Amino acid sequence: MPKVLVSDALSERAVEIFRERGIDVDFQPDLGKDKDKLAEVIGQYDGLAIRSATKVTDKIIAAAANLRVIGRAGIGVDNVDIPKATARGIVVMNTPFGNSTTTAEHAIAMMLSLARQIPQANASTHAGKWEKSRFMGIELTGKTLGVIGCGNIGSIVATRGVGLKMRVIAFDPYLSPERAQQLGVEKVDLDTLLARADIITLHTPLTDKTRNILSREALAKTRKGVRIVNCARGGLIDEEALKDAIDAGHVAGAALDVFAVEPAKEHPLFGNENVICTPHLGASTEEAQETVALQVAEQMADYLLTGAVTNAVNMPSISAEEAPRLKPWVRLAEMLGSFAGQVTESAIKEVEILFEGVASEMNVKAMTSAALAGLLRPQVGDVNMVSAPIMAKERGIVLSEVKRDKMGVFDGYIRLTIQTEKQRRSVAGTVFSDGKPRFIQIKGINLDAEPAAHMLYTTNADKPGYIGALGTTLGEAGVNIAAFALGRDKEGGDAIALLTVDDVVSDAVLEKVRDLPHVLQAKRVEFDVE
Ligand SMILES: NC(=O)C1=CN([C@@H]2O[C@H](COP(=O)(O)OP(=O)(O)OC[C@H]3O[C@@H](n4cnc5c(N)ncnc54)[C@H](O)[C@@H]3O)[C@@H](O)[C@H]2O)C=CC1
Ligand SMILES: O=C(O)C(=O)COP(=O)(O)O
Repeated sequence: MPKVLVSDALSERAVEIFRERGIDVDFQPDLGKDKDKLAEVIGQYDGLAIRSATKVTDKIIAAAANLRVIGRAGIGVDNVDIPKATARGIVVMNTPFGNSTTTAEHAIAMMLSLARQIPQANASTHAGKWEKSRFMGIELTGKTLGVIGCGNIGSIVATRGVGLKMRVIAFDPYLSPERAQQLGVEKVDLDTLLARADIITLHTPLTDKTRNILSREALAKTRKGVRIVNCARGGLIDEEALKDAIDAGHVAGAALDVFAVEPAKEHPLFGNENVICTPHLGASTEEAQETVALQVAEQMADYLLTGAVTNAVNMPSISAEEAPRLKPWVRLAEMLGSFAGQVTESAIKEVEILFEGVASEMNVKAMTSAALAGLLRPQVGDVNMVSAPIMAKERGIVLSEVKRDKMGVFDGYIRLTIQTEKQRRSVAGTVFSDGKPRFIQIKGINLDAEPAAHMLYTTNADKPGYIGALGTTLGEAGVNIAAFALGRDKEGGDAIALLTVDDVVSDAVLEKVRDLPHVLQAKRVEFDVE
């Protein structure tokens, strides 16, 4: 039974779902804050469910020997070392929509609070001061709202802004003009936004490109009296520069839900009368927390129990419906890759994968990832479906995928062709109705072979006596042949043999086979079979 650790304050709904799905779950909502304790225990879990308080660093990942999935009950995954997780084959999932409305509403609440100094006025009134003349606000109607990052949350904020009769401008390089028009916003470049906005609200993820997007220089380009709302990530603003701009009277106020270092127990802006702060509450509504907890638990359970992948940031999706049907094809793809990888010794330059018939109607991304993992494993060792596409890219391998309708006798098949510095190789296979993979073609030569734990692959000139000599050589070496698949392109042409044997083919036996007349090559091929 898979075991999951919930190391953050997720709604109990997640725990219920894991239990309902038959997953063993430990709910320790404060554990994520203790990185040493987390590193100590993480090795025993298959899944880790988190919010923003758990930092999944390379140290945690290195200690997570059995971890297969990290589920973020929320959107931002900047607290997870994704390259490290990917390299270890850990799927990282989030819930990209579950808390977006709630967070957008928080940004609007922060904007209204900032415009009318509601938190300050509230504290003063509770203190019995009745400072009616101290709190002079600004009206939002007709003001310009500048949205930086107009994705899910930014666009909800934008439409709410339009509803408040504000002029909304947005900077987002990936926002299409059609979408901008649909939202009723004007798409502008960053400098224009900085120069025109009365209120700036941030809604980009924190990445190397967006870090410090409101830098000292950017803040200097804003209008005097601008107000800034940040319900995205602390690292998007140069906090020191913001403090200086507020102290200088250039920025009239800021409403911050997020901070460069969290939990923020002390901060240069704390105590500033023009600054409103909340402790990363953007996603904290009953509705959003219930939704993200439920979603993340379902997604993680699906992956752990069926292999279905939803909302992963480092792997193609596989739906729960297609997962069982896809599984044998993914396995076949990995075996085809593995075969090609094992018989290839030089650097791979190109990979072409043809999906025909039923194979072309399935999730080819998953099959491609599996084929690449199988292909690269003999050369690089620790690689899997999650890390393989990135590793292939890093090695400069050019990949092409072709889908084709059924043309031949098989309902569907996959053909993998690789181009190395020296030669071109191809291997094709299908899945039979028993769900088992079969190799149906190697080097364009038809055959029928079931992948097995220990195999011997030879190519030879099609001359009489070779098969007998091969059998005798193996027999004399005490190697028992379990299955013998043969094929040739034409009489007297090129021939191939793929033999299943009971034990590992030793180097000595390989040498003897290579010494036989007419042999062109002989290779040991092994597969992980259940
Ligand atoms: N305070 C809180 O509790 C919460 C904070 N968040 C934060 O909000 C962020 C945004 O969430 P969503 O809107 O759901 O993400 P999203 O991915 O839907 O939208 C992000 C937008 O930023 C844009 N973008 C990316 N790089 C950019 C750049 N260099 N300049 C301008 N725009 C850029 C993208 O094109 C995209 O449209 C999350 O990544 C997360 O960090 C999310 C939920 C709750
Ligand atoms: O979903 C996000 O990106 C958030 O920032 C929400 O964070 P939280 O789950 O409240 O710690």
